[in-house]
Amino acid sequence: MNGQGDDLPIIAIKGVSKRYPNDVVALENISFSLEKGEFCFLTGPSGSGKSTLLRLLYCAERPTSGDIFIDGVNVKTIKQTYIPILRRRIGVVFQDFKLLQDRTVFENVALALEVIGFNRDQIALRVNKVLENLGLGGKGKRYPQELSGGEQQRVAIARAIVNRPPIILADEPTGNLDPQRTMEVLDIMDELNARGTTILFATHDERLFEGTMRRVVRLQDGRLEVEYS
Ligand SMILES: Nc1ncnc2c1ncn2[C@@H]1O[C@H](COP(=O)(O)OP(=O)(O)OP(=O)(O)O)[C@@H](O)[C@H]1O
Repeated sequence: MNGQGDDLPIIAIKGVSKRYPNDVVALENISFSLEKGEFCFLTGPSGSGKSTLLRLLYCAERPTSGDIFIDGVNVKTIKQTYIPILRRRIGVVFQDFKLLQDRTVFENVALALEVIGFNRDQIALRVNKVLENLGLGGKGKRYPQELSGGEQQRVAIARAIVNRPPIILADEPTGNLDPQRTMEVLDIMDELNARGTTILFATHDERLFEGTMRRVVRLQDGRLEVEYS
């Protein structure tokens, strides 16, 4: 994207602080980087700033100070019109799925491709393939409320990955799921990562990464407390 070679971190966060208008300092002087293909957990208690950091990364908010580089591009200085283009490189998955209730599973996933100009045949091919891969073949005509929580989260993951973004940001994606569905989501993320996708997975639940060899970045009151891998 920036033509500066492959050795650049795919995400670089440099001295980032975020202060909300109510004077809450959600993040204070955060710095860390993710290399291409890394799988990193972002943890910390409720209110420690995890969601804020993810929101800054997908440009839903801007940092108060500091810089964020996605593929070498400083998101603080990009024009508003460039944000949708940057967002195509980032798939986002939320705790509450955020599916459109009046659209079918197929339509929810297809939307991500419609907005970037895929034609109907390409959309059908891609959407059906991703639904199949995530164990949702045959559910395309259902509406979200007709599915279990685990299935809805897999639809949300399908929507996030259908345009094959190099980065996935997941904000407590297993927060509403039972242990078995949680494991399914972790397995899907592992598989995406094995295929080269960079993943930043926010969770307060330490059990998700206990005993794994994954890198963990921990926030506490908006500060980066410990970082280990
Ligand atoms: N839009 C906002 N306006 C004002 N304050 C906010 C806003 N969003 C978050 N905050 C505050 O910023 C701090 C960090 O919140 P954030 O949601 O990033 O934490 P979190 O670690 O994701 O928590 P949780 O796990 O509960 O979602 C909290 O004190 C929160 O109340």
